[in-house]
Amino acid sequence: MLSTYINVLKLSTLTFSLWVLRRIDRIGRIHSMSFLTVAGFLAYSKLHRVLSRIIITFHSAEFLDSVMYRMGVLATLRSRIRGGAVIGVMVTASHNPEPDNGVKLIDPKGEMLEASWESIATDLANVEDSELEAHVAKIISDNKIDVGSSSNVFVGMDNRYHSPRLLKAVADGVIALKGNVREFGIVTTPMLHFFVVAANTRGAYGQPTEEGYYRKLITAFETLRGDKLENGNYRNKLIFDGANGVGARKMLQFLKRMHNSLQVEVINKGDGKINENCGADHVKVKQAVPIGMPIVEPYTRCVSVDGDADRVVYFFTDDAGHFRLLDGDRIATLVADYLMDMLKRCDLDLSMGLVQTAYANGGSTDYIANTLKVPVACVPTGVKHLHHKALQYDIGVYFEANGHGTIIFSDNAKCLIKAQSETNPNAKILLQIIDLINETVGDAISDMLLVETILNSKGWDVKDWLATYDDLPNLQLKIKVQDRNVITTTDAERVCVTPVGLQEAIDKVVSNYKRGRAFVRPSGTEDVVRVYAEAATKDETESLAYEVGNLVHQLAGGVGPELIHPGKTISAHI
Ligand SMILES: CC(=O)N[C@H]1[C@@H](OP(=O)(O)O)O[C@H](CO)[C@@H](O)[C@@H]1O
Ligand SMILES: [Mg+2]
Repeated sequence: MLSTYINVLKLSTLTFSLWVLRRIDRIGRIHSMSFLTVAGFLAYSKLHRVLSRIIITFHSAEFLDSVMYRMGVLATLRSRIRGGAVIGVMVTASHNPEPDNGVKLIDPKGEMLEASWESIATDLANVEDSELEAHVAKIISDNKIDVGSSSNVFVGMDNRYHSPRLLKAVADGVIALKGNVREFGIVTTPMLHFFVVAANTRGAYGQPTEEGYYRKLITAFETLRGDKLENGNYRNKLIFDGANGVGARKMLQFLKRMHNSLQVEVINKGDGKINENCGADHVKVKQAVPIGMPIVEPYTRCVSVDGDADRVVYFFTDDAGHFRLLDGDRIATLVADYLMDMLKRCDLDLSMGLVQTAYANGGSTDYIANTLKVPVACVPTGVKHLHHKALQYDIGVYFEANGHGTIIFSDNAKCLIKAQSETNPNAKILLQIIDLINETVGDAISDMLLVETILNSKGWDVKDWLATYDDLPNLQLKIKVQDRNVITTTDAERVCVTPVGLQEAIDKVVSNYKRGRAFVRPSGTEDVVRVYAEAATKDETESLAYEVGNLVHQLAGGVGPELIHPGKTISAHI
């Protein structure tokens, strides 16, 4: 069981994510963990010894409590080794179902945990209780950590009903090692990233408070927008699907503080289950509108965010009633196009690159390379890979197709833009754009405000935006196999290395489809193999996806019956 977690632990997210995505009601079987040995370690703090009794009484969730506690310990040590810089710990399971939970760790610059610390975290999360105390002592001595030095940890959580208890466990882990913990309560993941970076830059990035976050983004947005609330085809009105998560709450807070600069109707604001039939993942993967959509005019702009508001996608329904998606690839291309134009207007020669993953639609990649003529790179799934690559450019635009992404500006770029702003009004605008962007991580609300700013400045509605290029029809399937790690990949996950023969079989199938492309990879967050397929038509895409899915089933140890293509059974595997 624990080894499962080792696998899921080595995940690719921007910072370092420990996705303990077991449904809480399914982990009761781990509760044999000894309270006494846990408490033995907890001699670090008498306080926790008391608290741990309370936590341990929640039998069905003590494994998560224990992991959360250990992550609190880890963050405290990490802060010490980084000279007391703030480390963030966010309790959330993001786009996953409400009963799931997990934790994301945020390094001082908002970046991923150093690779060497990923393995420290993995080992710490999985060490036997009886060895926990000695294990922590070894981390301290191996890394020459001064246990008397200061340590600062910020903690936040999404609005899952079990998050407060888990947040408490994280905080207890910090307290156990005599670290300073600051609890931010319910916040979005990108807000916590913002607070961490704001605190570590001593306010240069912004004030590390909720009000400081709203102020920075709203000021930039309203300065950019001015009195021009509508322009050309752009209408100042949109529907915001909050996935019943923290993003809905925070959007409402934004609206309270904004000066009617954007008309937003928030739906799925907490009346249903988090991410259930709503939110960015549902809209992207199911390619369907969320539950609770009001009847709106065709072409009304709609936005969906995920459960911790670090992903955003746009969608609308056309006059024939067809659902149309504007995903992360669309946002990336819109932003890259806008920024290139701004750089020209600013008379600045800065390198810009766009970073995607294999899930990027082939239509978008062609458009970037052939029309926008921006260098485009493909990296493995997970924002930490995208972020890392984006750092290589003066301006790095990175988005996963699912809507997670942001734009990062090098110090050099910022300096040049600032210097240029003395004489060039466009450079002044660009400085506001930088302020509007949450560079620390993908931020659904900040990304949305940026898209709104760009559409307004171009005078575009969703039709104009969609007309920039055509997406190829695409489909993702999930295949259950005995051990998903039998699948290994290379070339940014586009080529399958093992099981031997699978890639050749996929190539053969793909060659029968016009504009066909397909790849398979083990998920990092779920116990499944993911299949992605795209082709010239919807029917061909479905057929290709199912053919490839069955190859995985046959050659990689599929569990249960083979897939039946296509039609009504499709949704069972999506
Ligand atoms: C196809 C897909 O959307 N995969 C997602 C998903 O990872 P998997 O490794 O595919 O389970 O969750 C990650 C964390 O949110 C996200 O970075 C990634 O893009
Ligand atoms: Mg998320």
